[in-house]
Amino acid sequence: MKVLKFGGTSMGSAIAIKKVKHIVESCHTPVVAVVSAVGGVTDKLVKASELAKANLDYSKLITEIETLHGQIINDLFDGKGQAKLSASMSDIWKELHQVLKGVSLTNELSTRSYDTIVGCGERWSSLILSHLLESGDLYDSRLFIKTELNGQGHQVKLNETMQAIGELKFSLKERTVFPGFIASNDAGDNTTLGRGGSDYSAALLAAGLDADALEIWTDVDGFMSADPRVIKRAYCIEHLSYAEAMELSHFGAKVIYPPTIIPALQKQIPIRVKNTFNTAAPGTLIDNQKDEQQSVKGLSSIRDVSLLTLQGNGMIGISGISMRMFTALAKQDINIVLISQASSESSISVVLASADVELARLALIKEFDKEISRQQINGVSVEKEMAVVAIVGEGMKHTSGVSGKLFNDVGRNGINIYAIAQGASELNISFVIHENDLRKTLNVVHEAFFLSQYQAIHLYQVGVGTVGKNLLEKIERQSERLMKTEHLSIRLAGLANSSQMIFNDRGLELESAIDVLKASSPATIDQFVEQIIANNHSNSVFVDCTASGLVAEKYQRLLENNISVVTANKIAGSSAYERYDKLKTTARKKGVKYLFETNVGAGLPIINTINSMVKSGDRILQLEAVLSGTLNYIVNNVSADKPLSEVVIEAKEKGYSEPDPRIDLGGTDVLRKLLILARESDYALEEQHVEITPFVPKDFFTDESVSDFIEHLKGYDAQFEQIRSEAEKNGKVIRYAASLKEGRAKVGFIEVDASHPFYNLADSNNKVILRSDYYYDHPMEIKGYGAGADVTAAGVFADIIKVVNL
Ligand SMILES: NC(=O)C1=CN([C@@H]2O[C@H](COP(=O)(O)OP(=O)(O)OC[C@H]3O[C@@H](n4cnc5c(N)ncnc54)[C@H](OP(=O)(O)O)[C@@H]3O)[C@@H](O)[C@H]2O)C=CC1
Ligand SMILES: N[C@@H](CC=O)C(=O)O
Repeated sequence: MKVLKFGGTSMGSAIAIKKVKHIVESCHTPVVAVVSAVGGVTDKLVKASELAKANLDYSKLITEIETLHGQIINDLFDGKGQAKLSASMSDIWKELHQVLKGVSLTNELSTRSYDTIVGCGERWSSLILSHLLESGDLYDSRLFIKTELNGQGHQVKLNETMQAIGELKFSLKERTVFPGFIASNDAGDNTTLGRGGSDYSAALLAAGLDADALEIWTDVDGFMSADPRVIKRAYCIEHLSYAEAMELSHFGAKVIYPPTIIPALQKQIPIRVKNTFNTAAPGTLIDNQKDEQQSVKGLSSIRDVSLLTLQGNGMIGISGISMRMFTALAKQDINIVLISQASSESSISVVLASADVELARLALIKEFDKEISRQQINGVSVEKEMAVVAIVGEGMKHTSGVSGKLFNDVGRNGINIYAIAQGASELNISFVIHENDLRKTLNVVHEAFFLSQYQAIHLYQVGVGTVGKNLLEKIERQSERLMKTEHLSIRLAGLANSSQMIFNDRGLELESAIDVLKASSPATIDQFVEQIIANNHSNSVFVDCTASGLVAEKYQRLLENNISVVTANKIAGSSAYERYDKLKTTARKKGVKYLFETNVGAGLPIINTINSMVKSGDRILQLEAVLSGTLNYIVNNVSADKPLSEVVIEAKEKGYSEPDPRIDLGGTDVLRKLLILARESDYALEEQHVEITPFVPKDFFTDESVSDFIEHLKGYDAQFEQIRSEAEKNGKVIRYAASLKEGRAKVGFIEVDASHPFYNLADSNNKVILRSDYYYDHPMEIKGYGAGADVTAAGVFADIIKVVNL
């Protein structure tokens, strides 16, 4: 035998009820169907009872309920059927009208009257279903489910109820219908089992009848791994243990009424949560099996809560404080969601519904009045607008690293935790955060534990020129591979150039993003950055593909807001050492990344190599390098037939030069690179410490525009060719090199012969020679293309991936 419970939406319309009929009649075993009221009816009845008590007009609500039922009956039955059913229902209508009238006349709403009023919905809906089913017998749950008063609510008298239901076991026919929610007490008065109580009715019937299964039919596919309204990629959990389901239900997953699980657990009856409107979905199975594979099964949250803390050094070692605290709260009937106490005993924090917090605060101030006046207790502090997030799973038991992973990921994303609670059962880790961080926290935790095979990066890119455009093309081409091999999903959440910006939380279309950007309205870099911060997405990465000082100025604010920065722009790393150092320190403190591998040698792993050497305790003692792709291309390509000014244009067209090639030709680009390499090698080098000879004499840098500059450069073509050909005659080549040795930092020309490691350095290649403690006589050499959109964008791409994979 199976017990099937259908909720309010499953009973919410004629179409839905037909589905219910089909589900019940498709069962090949005897079925007990337990039904909730037609969706929305119980709320209306509650409201009507309140209006009646206040002697206000409730008739409109009752008419609405009548119309709703009338419509359903019309749609489901022919004339004869309608007449029969309406006759059966009329007694309940009469009873409802009488009770409401009584309440309205006396202005008194007794528990008995209230339960009679709100329980009418299930009586009507069960009548409808029993009439609709082929041979469906209707039973009145009030005759079997017995309650007694406990505090302010009704509590089921388990033994009596089980016995009464058990006696039915052998007399039930193939299909029977019971109204959920309603019960009665020993005096025969109507009672109810509390909101959501129909689930409980079904569980009691399942236990009393020793059913083989309990199915809860609702309007969702089952227990979801997280709230699907917040987490787009939440998925239905296939299996939960009873304990896990109970924890998740208590923690806000409103799929099943928590007490439901207990009778099923006691009789070891499997529960399956199914969707009436998607019967093909397997739903969630709840039984006593534990999953060894998955440590965390679900993620739940509660909002609209406040954190209330009782604090004071006078609490330390004093017994009875917590007893008094909780008694004072219990006296006010305040429900506590979470408790956290520091082992020093100097504070106890509780989380409770925000609606209760003022009452709770006053109750505690009253209770601890004396201690507060003696300053043994500082007082009662309240943090409002909080939320509680809980991860749930039996597999956490004795599994190390779960909380480490949880808090590492949450912290890395800049989410502040106010309090933590973990039961010794290790079934649940709960923590308190600000409500504003809830969406981000759920995303971070969901990705960490449930979608660890896919980590999402939210990318915000500034700059869509030579490097930026190439980067977008690469991401587009590689996104499928990244999903497969790196388990990484890169979402371009925002894109900007010097005057426009666009955003899309779910990810902009990479193919059309630049066109969309160019058609968008004006915006500033400040607006772009503030929007990124406001978005507060998990794993946010800001990517700078500009050469702008204004953009570089934003890194500090971004890092402070837990947004990683990946940059091809050398300005921040090569301006004052203090600024460079502050950026690195902030990134470290905030647990985010500040990566700039492409600042030197484009895609070559130069900074990474130096970082690894320094980390392993090696010291960089000397550094010699050719660091400009543009300038190396120039010295390799200028000839008697091809003057300098022409090759400069070529280098720009090939994407080697800076947006303003004067930065290359003045030596500034190489100077910046040397400063960055020195700093990464642990030397606090400043610009003024570097001796620099520009590639083109200073006199050529007076023009306003790049085109004027190139025009004037023609005046230097002959002189440059002479320097180059002179070296050639001597069997040498000229190179524009940087060095850091014996305390001297230099940037300028050198002439080298065939024996020199820089002699064979073709095209736009760069080369870095590092001498260190461990690599002295045979230095470390890194060589390859040092400029160009392809290699640079590849380097930026690698840094982006490193943000999450480091
Ligand atoms: N080319 C190479 O080989 C290498 C380049 N790099 C670095 O890559 C960076 C980009 O170079 P490249 O792609 O050639 O440059 P481009 O000139 O081709 O593109 C620059 C982009 O930055 C945007 N931009 C400029 N100023 C601002 C601003 N204030 N706010 C927002 N966006 C702005 C531009 O927007 P708009 O179109 O509106 O002007 C444009 O989209 C540079 O820092 C360079 O040093 C690093 C290593 C190698
Ligand atoms: N303009 C630079 C590009 C890389 O940083 C160069 O030519 O090397």
